[in-house]
Amino acid sequence: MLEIDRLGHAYAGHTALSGVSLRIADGELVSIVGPSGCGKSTLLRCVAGLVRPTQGRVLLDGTPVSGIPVGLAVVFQDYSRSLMPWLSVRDNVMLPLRRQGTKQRRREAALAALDAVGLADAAGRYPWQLSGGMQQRVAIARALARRPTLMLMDEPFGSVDAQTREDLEDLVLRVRGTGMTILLVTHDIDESVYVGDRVVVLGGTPGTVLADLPVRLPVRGDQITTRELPEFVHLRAEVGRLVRGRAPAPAD
Ligand SMILES: Nc1ncnc2c1ncn2[C@@H]1O[C@H](COP(=O)(O)OP(=O)(O)OP(=O)(O)O)[C@@H](O)[C@H]1O
Repeated sequence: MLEIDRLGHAYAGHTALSGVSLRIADGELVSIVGPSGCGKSTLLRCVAGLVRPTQGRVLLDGTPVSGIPVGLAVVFQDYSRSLMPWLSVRDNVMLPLRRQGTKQRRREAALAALDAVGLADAAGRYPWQLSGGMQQRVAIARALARRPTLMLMDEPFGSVDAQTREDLEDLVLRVRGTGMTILLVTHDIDESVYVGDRVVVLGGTPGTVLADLPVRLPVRGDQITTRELPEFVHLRAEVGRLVRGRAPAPAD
């Protein structure tokens, strides 16, 4: 259980977040949306232990987060800066495993993670020989190889084309293993509803939780079918209005 308890953070001279409380169960995938500057990345940094909250606290399984939690993996938007160009794809994925087990075990874990993202055949290639979408899949494989219990994703698909983005969204839905909790920050409202079990809308200055909406879809089909569901269309509109600060539509 991840518990964010009345969390706030002030940078020098600017309060970015205030009074944010959320409870996230093991295995949940929570999308976080909100206008630029409302504190989404600051929230992730507090959960990652990279920034110390100036109010409230973050608890993981009841223990306050005071440094980078064990079992944490992060995936950022900028895959080109997160992969080492002089290392092969396999060695990039092995990098965070360097203190775990024998080299043979680390290789096996890296190849299994690459297989999970459909890139087993690219293990011997270098990042600069891959497309942007493939590089982001390598970054996801690297995160998965550590078998994280908590994965934080900050605009992970912001730099790829629309088709690749959809493929990567489906990949995240496929690889979310039992028990892996995911917080995914996105500017894409459709994406927040498509991948999330819940959509948390942040807004205001300082940023706070405007809404915490469960995603209740009768079935999850492919991208096109799911996005046509009336429940999807309704929730997307509701999230869109909240992010843009508009009043809700009148009831029918
Ligand atoms: N290191 C910092 N020092 C001072 N102010 C900061 C720092 N990092 C972020 N801020 C400010 O805190 C506020 C929240 O920033 P944050 O990056 O968390 O927002 P965000 O919602 O993730 O924005 P975006 O969607 O544009 O990435 C912004 O006003 C930003 O300018």
